[in-house]
Order: sequence, then structure tokens, then C-alpha cells
Amino acid sequence: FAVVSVLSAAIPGAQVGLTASAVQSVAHAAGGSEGAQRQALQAGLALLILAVAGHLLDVWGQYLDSLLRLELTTKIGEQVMVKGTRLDLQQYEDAEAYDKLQRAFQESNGGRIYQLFSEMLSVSRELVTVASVSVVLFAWSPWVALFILLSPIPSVIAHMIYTHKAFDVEYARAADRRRMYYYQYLTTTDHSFKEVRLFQLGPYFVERYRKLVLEFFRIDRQLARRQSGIVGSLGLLSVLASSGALLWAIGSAADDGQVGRLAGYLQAMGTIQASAHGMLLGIATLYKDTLFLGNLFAFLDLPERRITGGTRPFPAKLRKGIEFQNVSFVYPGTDRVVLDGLDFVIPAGKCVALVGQNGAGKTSIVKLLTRLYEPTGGRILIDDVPIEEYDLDDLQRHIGVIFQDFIRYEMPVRSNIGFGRVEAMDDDERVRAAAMAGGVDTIVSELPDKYDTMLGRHFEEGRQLSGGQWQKVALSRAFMRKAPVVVLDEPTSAIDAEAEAEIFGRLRDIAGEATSLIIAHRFSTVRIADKILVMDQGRVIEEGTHDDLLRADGVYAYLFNLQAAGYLGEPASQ
Ligand SMILES: Nc1ncnc2c1ncn2[C@@H]1O[C@H](COP(=O)(O)OP(=O)(O)OP(=O)(O)O)[C@@H](O)[C@H]1O
Repeated sequence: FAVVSVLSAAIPGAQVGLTASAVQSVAHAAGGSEGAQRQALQAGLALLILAVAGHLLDVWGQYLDSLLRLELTTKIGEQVMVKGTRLDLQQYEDAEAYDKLQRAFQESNGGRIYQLFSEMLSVSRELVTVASVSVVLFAWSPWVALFILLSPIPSVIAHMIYTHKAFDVEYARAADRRRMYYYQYLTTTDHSFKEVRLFQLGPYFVERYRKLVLEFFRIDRQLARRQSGIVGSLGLLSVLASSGALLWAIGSAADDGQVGRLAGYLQAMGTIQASAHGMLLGIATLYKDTLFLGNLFAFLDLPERRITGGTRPFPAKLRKGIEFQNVSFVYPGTDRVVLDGLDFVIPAGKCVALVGQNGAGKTSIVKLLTRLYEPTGGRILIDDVPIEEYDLDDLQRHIGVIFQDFIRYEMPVRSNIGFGRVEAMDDDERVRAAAMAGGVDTIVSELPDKYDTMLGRHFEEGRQLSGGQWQKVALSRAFMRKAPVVVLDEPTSAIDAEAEAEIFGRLRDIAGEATSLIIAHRFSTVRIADKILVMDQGRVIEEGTHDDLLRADGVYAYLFNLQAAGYLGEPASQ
């Protein structure tokens, strides 16, 4: 591509020389000079051949250019996705790091990197054109050549100053841009439509969006005004320089009668002005692209998986269980103690339930157990071995976890369940067994394409499920994993009581095989557990079976009675 581009760029130099020679020969022929006519025709023929060659090289260059664009956009998009999967959860949950991600994602379609390459090539092409024409010009008059060559520089400097300012402005905007996209998202997606419509929030979000846009507009207008001033005044210098050179060329042609040379100057001036201007503007654009691409590279350079594991394989079945010893945790960048000297054991093959108020720290425990974060103090042991000694991927592969905010994959049922063990997604038996354990098999049997039915509404022929049905699908995904440790964060909050009882029956069936931790607010869910931990402000304040805790008549008994009274319509006794 580079060779083709450079070859085609050398053509204008030859054209200037040939044009001058053709015009001069015509002038001589008109003066009756012998052989001049033949020379003029030869120069004309050479010009024709050059034009055809130039055209063919251009077409070829454009084809290669498309290939380059395709290849770059594919590769960069993929690299950004891969990088996204290699970061830590912390980088997604921290506003500053998230801004960095967003800035990089804006460049992730590879458009800018393609632009950078093609800009680099076009600058080199223009350089070759300018050089080839300059050779001819310098031979005629070094001063005129110098003037013509340097004339575009002032206006390009102006562009570069502006580009830097524009980048600084855009850089500082990341958070506001994110806010803008968020308002757009809230007013244009199915997830938010119901609330936005019924709470009549549309005008409010549009107004917030408009305020941000207007502020952007105000700053951009200021910038554009300043740019016009700078570009205008420096550009005037460029115009004066090139016009001066032209004046000089006209004067000297009037003196010595070299009309061919004047024609050559005129053509050269047009070519050089376009090329030198194109080249210097290209440099300004390159400068801008490298500034913006800095965002992409800053993202690609982000440290990957700072949480690392050891080499020990995770046990296929726990012997002893999971133990939290004096575990404390503070989210990075914050100072609130979320877990405060936590001590508890989940015996192997048993089911332990965690209850506690919102914000007590239950989900944070799951994040530590799955090593999405590291404790600030204390240690977590699995079968008496510190958790960090296990191979990280192996550990995560052996935990079947479903978070409260599980994903509703807009994909077929088979994928939604099969993602629990992606290698076994085509194993019909396993997918069906998982669906049965999650209580979703009867729903699937009524779907038009059974396990191949598309779920959700984003793609054609997708079937939308109810909230509880989606939750059952997510549970099936956890069962699909057949992991020795199962962690379910509010797994049945949207599931009806009958289905919940069935699912927990199955969870009990796998007890003995798996060690499970269930977080729940519903006491009907909690009571089936072998042991219940009651949490408050990052600590375990009560521990025991359902009956033990009722007998102890503490916080658990109070909360249980409160919920039971709610069901029975009686006031809670305390
Ligand atoms: N990524 C985070 N960064 C900083 N603080 C966080 C983060 N996630 C949660 N927290 C804080 O940690 C505390 C515990 O949150 P956690 O999600 O563990 O509570 P929870 O017991 O699971 O609550 P819920 O019952 O509402 O699900 C809360 O005060 C919350 O504000």
C-alpha cells in the first residue's frame, strides 16, 4: 500500500516538468522553431501516459486502503474486548478508572487508528509530491521554491494550537459525556421505559441532557471563534507568501519570455499549495489522533488481573469447608469498613444462609470468596488452605455463583443455561438436567424452539420471560456448573413460593455434593439452611440453625416473627 501510494505521489512532479516543456515547445512552434511541434506532442503524450498510470495507481491504492481499514477495525475491536475481560472488578467499579475505560471505548472501533495509518501515508504521499515538484522548482528558482514551500506553515501551526485545545476540552468532558449517554440510555431503552414513562421522567432527563449539550456547545463555540481568529490571521501570512511568489514569477516571465516556466510555476503552485497544505494539515490531524489514541493505549496498558492466584488446583469436592478468619474489607478508594473482623465457617457439604439488612456486607463476602476483591485483613481458607494459593481460574471455575444482578443474556435458552459451563453447552442432557434443577424445564417445553428459542426482546423472534422465569434460568446456569461450591445471592427473590420450595428441595439433593452459601431476605428460603449467619454492619452477630436462632430469641427471631406476622396479618410480638 505504501509503495503504491508513494509511486502515485511522485507523478505530479513529472507533470509540472512536462507541462512546462509542452507549453514552451508550443511557444517555440508558434515562433516557427523546427522540431518544436514534435517535442510538444511528445510531452503531451507523456502527460497522457502519466495521467492513466496515476489513475490506475489511485484505484489500486483505494482498494488496499479499504483492506487496511477492515483489518485494523477488526483487530482493535477485538483487542479492546479481550482487554476488558482481563481487568479487575475494581476497575469497573471505580469512577476514575471507569472514565478511562469509557474514553478508550470511544476509540475501540478502530476508526481512529485506521485514520492514523492512512493519515501517515497521506502525509508521506504529499511529502513525495512536494519533493518531486520542488526538485523542478528549485532548478528554476530556489527563492520562489522556498516561498511556495513555506507558505502553508503559519496556517497549519494555527490548526495545531487549536487541536490541542480541543483535545483538552474533550478530555475533561469524559464524566459529562458519560452522564449524557446515560440520560440518552434512560430515555431510549426497553429496560428503563416503564419507569421513565410512568414516573413521567422523560422531560427531566431531556432537560438534563440539553443543559449538558448547551454547555458543550457554548465552550465549542468559544473555541471555534478563537480558531477562526488564529487561523484567519496566520492564514493571511500564507496567502501573502504564495501571492508574492506568484508576482515574482510573472515579473520574471515578462522579463525573459519563458512562458513555459510560468505555466510550470502556476501548476506547481496549485499542486504544492494543495499538497503542502494537505501534508501539514495531515500532521496536525496525526497529532490530534495520537492525542486521542493515547486514551486507547492508556486503556490497553492498564494493569491486568492484579489479583493473582497460586498453582494449587481447586478440590473437586471440599473435605473440610470454607473458613473466614478475622476478615476485614474496605473497598479500594473508600474508607468505610464494610466487613469488620468476620469469623465463620461453611462446613463441607452443608448449606449456609446469610441474612442481614441491606448494606450489611453480604454480597461483599461473595466478592471476596470468588476473589473479585482481596480482603484488607484476615484470611479465607478453603479446606485449610489460604484461598490465594489456589489457581485463580480453577477456583472461579469451581464456584457456581449467581449474583443478585445476574445477566439476562439476549440469546437462546441453551446459551443462557449453557454459559454455566460453556464447554458443555452442546451437551443436551446436561443442559436439560440443569434446567430441571432450576425449575425452568416446563417453561422451556412450551417455547416454540425449546432450548433454541431466543430470549429477550432485542433480537428477532425473542421471547420475553417474566422476572421470576429469568431468575430460574439464571439458577439453572448455576446448576449447569456442577461446582463443588455454589453461591446464590438472593436466588429466589422473584420466584413464587411453590417453585422456590421445589428448587430448594433440589438444592438439598445436591447438598453433600456441594457446599453452598445462600444470601436471602425471605425466611422461607433461609430456614432450610443447615446454618444461618445473621450479619449486621459487617459482623456476624448470631449463628445457628433456624430452630436454635428462634430459641435464642434475638435479632433473627424478631425478624422472622416480623415477616411471619406480615404473612398472617398480625402485629409482630417483641
Ligand atoms: N463497589 C463498591 N465500592 C464501594 N462501596 C461499595 C461497593 N459495593 C458495595 N459497597 C458498600 O459496601 C457495603 C456493603 O454492600 P453489600 O453489597 O455487600 O451489602 P449487602 O449486605 O449485600 O446488601 P443488600 O442486602 O442490599 O444486597 C454497602 O455500604 C455498600 O454501600
